[in-house]
Amino acid sequence: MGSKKTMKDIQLEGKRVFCRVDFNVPMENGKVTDDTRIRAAIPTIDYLTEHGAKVILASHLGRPKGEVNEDMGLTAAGEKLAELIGKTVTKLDSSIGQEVEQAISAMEDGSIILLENVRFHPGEEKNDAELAQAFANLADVFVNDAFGAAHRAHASTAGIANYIPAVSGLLLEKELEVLGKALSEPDRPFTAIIGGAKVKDKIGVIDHLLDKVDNLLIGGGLSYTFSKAQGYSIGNSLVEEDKIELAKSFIKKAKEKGVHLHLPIDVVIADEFSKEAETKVVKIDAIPEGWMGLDIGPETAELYADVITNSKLIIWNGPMGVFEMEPFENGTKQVANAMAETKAYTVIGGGDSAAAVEKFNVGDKMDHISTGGGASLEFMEGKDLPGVTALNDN
Ligand SMILES: Nc1ncnc2c1ncn2[C@@H]1O[C@H](COP(=O)(O)OP(=O)(O)O)[C@@H](O)[C@H]1O
Ligand SMILES: O=C(OP(=O)(O)O)[C@H](O)COP(=O)(O)O
Repeated sequence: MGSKKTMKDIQLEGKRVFCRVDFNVPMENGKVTDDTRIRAAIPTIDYLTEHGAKVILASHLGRPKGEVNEDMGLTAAGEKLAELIGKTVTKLDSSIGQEVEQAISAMEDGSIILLENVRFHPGEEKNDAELAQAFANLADVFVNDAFGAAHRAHASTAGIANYIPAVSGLLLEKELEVLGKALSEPDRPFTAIIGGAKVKDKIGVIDHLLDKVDNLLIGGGLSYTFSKAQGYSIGNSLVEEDKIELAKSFIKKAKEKGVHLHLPIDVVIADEFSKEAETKVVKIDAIPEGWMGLDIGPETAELYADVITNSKLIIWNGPMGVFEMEPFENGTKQVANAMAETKAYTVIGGGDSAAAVEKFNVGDKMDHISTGGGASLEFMEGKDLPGVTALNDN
């Protein structure tokens, strides 16, 4: 991906900076329920204000499909930022137009404005040139700190970079450095743990990781596609029938490459997808008709914990089971605890795995929790991220 200019490389004093952040935070009843992404953007915002920039923050929230949607406004996110940063944050009602231009022309150095949700404009997700130019006209410099949205080629993440100097913020830089270093010069043994439900989304990353890792641990809903590829019955467990051949080819590729591919050896099964379900622990080749696997079993969890303990670098994406329901949380919890205790450098690839380590109170024991689920996956697949590609080269 080459090296990109960062905001440390440029003069910021008195400059109007269009700073794209990812404030796409979970909300309930108009309140922010997890402020991780807001906190993660603060070092960049502090750096900009301390260097005398006029900080114009832009973000999306949810998927409003190009229309104004009051439930997806950024007012609550702005209030949360003001509280966390201890500074005034002036929230505007739109992201382009006269009101915005006037507010920006009245800004003092070191002050902060937060624009309204950029996805209220249909041009944002279309990477519309006119909208990108309108954003660019508001500022002298574009700072992209929205790692979580860096896999999107949108007007405020990529298009704007065609019109004004474009550099990375501190969070984006750190995410790329940690994930990039992990993949390019890993400490070994290097272990990847892949779980979760979205088999299709993770196939690409499994393929790419097989070229890099020493151990690959598979759990969660996607493991049953591998079980079926091994010839086992899986009852009503989650399966992606059209990916079974691919799973077989991964088992073969792992053998050829000398990668230790670990698949579950036992499993917690349930007679229905419910926390009230009847449950049992069985060997992986003994799932009866009508039952479904909802967690890795205790022997598998112990084996995985062992591999984790003996690794030097670990990347984890996707829970080992339906950890949201207590009877099926144990596998994910044991993996999280082993990650917390290992001496290895531990990287969590965003999304539900980040939620899981927080749930089990070990978030602060991880070395790096990525703020991007989809973005970190695409990065680990070796794909270019448009929000990064668009930035100026060093
Ligand atoms: N065996 C399983 N069967 C069905 N769903 C599962 C299973 N194991 C894990 N899941 C579900 O997978 C979801 C997370 O999947 P995914 O979105 O792919 O992970 P991530 O967000 O970490 O990338 C969780 O909600 C979890 O309940
Ligand atoms: O939450 C996000 O993605 P993630 O859940 O994959 O981390 C980002 O803010 C991107 O949002 P989008 O998937 O609606 O483009």
